[in-house]
Amino acid sequence: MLRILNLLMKKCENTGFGEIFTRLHSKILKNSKPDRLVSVSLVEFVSNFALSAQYSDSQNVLLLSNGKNPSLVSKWIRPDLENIVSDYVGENKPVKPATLEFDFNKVMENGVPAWQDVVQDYETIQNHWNMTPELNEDSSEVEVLKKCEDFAIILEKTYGNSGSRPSENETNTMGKHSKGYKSQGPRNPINEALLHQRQSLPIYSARNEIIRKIRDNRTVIVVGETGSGKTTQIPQYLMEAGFVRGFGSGIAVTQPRRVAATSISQRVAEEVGTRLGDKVGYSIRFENCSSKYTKIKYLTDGMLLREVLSDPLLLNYNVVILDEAHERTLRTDILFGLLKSIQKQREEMEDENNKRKENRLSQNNDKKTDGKTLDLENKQPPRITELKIVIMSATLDSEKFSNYFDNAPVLYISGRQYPVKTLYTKEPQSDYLDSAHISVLQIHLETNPTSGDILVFLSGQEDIESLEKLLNESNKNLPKHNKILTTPIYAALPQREQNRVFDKTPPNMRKVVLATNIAETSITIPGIRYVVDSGVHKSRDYDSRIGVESLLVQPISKSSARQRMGRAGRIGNGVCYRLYTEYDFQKLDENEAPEINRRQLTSVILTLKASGIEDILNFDYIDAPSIPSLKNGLIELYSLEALDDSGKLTKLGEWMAEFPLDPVFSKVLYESVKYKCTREILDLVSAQSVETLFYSPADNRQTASEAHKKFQSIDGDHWTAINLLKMFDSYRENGTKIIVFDQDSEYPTENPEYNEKRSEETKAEGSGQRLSSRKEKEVMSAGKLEYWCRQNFVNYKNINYVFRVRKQIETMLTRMGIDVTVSCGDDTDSVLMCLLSGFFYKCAMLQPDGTYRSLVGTQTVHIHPSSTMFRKRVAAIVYNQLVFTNKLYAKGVSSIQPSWIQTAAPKLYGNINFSS
Ligand SMILES: Nc1ncnc2c1ncn2[C@@H]1O[C@H](COP(=O)(O)OP(=O)(O)OP(=O)(O)O)[C@@H](O)[C@H]1O
Repeated sequence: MLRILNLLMKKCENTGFGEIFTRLHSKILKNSKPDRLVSVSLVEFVSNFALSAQYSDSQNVLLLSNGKNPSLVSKWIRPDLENIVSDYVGENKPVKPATLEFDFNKVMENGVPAWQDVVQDYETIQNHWNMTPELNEDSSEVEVLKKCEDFAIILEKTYGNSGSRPSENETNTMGKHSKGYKSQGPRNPINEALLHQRQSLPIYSARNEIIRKIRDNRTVIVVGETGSGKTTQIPQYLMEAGFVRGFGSGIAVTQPRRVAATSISQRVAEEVGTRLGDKVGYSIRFENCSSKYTKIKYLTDGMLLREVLSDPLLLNYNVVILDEAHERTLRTDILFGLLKSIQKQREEMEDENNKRKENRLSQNNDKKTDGKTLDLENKQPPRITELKIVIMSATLDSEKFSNYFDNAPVLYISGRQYPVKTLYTKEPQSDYLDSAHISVLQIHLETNPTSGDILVFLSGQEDIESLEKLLNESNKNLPKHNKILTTPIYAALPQREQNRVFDKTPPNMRKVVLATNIAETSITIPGIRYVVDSGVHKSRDYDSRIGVESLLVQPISKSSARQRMGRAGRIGNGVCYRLYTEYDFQKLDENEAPEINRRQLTSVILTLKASGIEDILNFDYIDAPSIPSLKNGLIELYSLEALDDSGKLTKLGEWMAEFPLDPVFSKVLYESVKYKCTREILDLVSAQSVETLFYSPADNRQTASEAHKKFQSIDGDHWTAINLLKMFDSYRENGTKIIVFDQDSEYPTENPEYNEKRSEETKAEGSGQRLSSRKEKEVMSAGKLEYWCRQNFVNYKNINYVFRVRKQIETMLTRMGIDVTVSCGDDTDSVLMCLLSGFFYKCAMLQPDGTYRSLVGTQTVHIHPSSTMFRKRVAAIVYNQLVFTNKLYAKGVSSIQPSWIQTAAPKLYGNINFSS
């Protein structure tokens, strides 16, 4: 404290503040130790002072105000604290208004690194606090101390050291002059090259303008060319400008896709020079890589929606950035309305708080005049600050968004870092896969292999696997030093596999990334110079009339085409090959219809209800969904018993909303307790997280089908999946165990060669010493497990992923007090009846012609050839989903007793007797 005061005293000489700091300093020196509340007020007073300085960073001078000066920053000084401080100093003389000019350029000398060094050192101090329990007793005290320290260090480094950057030695030994804290291990230093890259992005010249606009407005819309730097830079600018204060994550940046959230946060952590999960982190379903020290958190829109449930005013954040807003995902659309309402509530609460403070202050003044002691016990309400909302995209209808957000200003960022040339085909192509194959080979053979990698956009996993096969065939004829390395990326691929697209291309190879629209926005795949755009994607549609959701291959929109093109030209000049004519491009829709108008709304309605929005029909939608869609969603939730007769959330509904799963799965998990089959239902629900667990290569279908027989259940696909997981688990548990090590990962590495080698090494070295310094895991050899999967034509990557998801759900259920080991053995009926308690909507009855008719929507349904129930005739079926290709197919099918349906959903089916 003395150190801070000393600094402030010197810096504020001849100002009203200099005076007060001098008085405080001498009083503390005279040993009149302030009591706890006074000292908290003191540090908070000083910290507010520090904050006011930080907040005016784009002014080129730091304006320090004592609250009486009607400057921009005056609101940051709290008059009540000033009174407590004056009281302590012993003079009621008001402090003179003061402004003090600092040369801001000097603070920012050498740009970001000067701050980063400070922040890095600061993390050492934070770690110390974290490890010192007595200091954690009063977190608010710790928080204000932190702010003071922060500012003092900045001042000291900027001015106390003649304005020069502290040497490496000095930064590492910060502990010496800050309460003896010692540095906690190595840091991630700022990479000069990255800094240079940051400064050469088009957005850099707009930095101050962006900060100013966001500071002066509650909501700002930012439209900037793909690759200009919106996603990676704006959160950093805001952090540097002091929009983040204290503990908690200050800036949330939503992404429609998991891979974007993880890869961008990794990049930004590198730019900031911090470990991922510390200052910069991410949060996606089943994976949280952030801490209470995280200031910038990239998260999927679904995760932010979930956070609203536990933190209805999102008080963890000062800024929420909704990136790629043009995508209009269902969850982002709901967030628009929720955030608008949260912003208003926080504004009202902030006003209310300010009024209360003024009242308290005048009451305290009255008491002082009466000669009574100050009411220091008076509890202060929690500090509510305004919520800034930033909407970002490269291709967005800015007028529509501005109108929706009460005429929010729109900031246009011009410029792209590198140009991208666009080429079209002369004629429409009849087979886009064939065209993509030829285009990739042409690029590969006609350009220098080191000129850059290729990214191909296709519609889905099947397309990707087909093209991968074609390219691997062609690869055989390519020279040894000029091969192609294909790397797929699609949603159903486990996260780890997806991340392989970011790996460096090995020498003498060219990487060809085969992607769905998962790689269309936000992400930068290093090395990509060429984009091949098939012009199609798989789009989900919901027909509310018949209640059927379908997934169809359809042409993309112009906005998607631009995003795809934008993936080239991020590291140098790029080329985009569109496998369609320019005429066809002109005919594309500008944007795809918002998801809210073409998706089932059950899950979203449940979230809205759980976050306190009762009137679903009149919610502030940017584009309202159709009444039949809303009605269907409400009816389904009512039938699931998540809503009561008056449309209010039931206890079961609250329970279901807590799970990051589709409501039907949460319901089934809940019912598993009643049916005494939690273990089996856990398998069943986890298995739904991947598209398929088995594979059947075209050239070996017969052998694969023979191998699959041992898992197959006559009851259908659900029990087949359960059988597989049980057998895999039992092999894993009971097979020969070896010890493997993986320093970086929670999980054993999936590379069998590595595993075998590591275990050999361990045996050879007499493992004792090595064990202590490594993470140990006792598991079945990954190599053997992979071999087992190969033998049985089981997708090894997918089954591993299913077990990871299973573990997560298991942890959540255990936390809720549910015994996850309860098993029904091989009582197939119990499991299927339990499944029906959530899936009663997805049933169909056998028709005389051998087809099935869905109970909801009364559609003719065929069992998909991939199902174990294909060509089987049973009285009734339950299915996971309906897919429309040339006809309507049911996928993931099991056989059920018709009488079970009515028992599962009496609210929906009343007294209908399905057995007759
Ligand atoms: N992982 C990375 N590796 C290399 N360069 C990167 C990486 N991530 C970002 N960059 C660089 O930063 C630039 C800006 O990326 P950023 O994602 O912030 O742009 P953006 O304006 O948000 O683009 P988009 O609208 O496409 O999401 C990229 O063009 C690229 O040059």
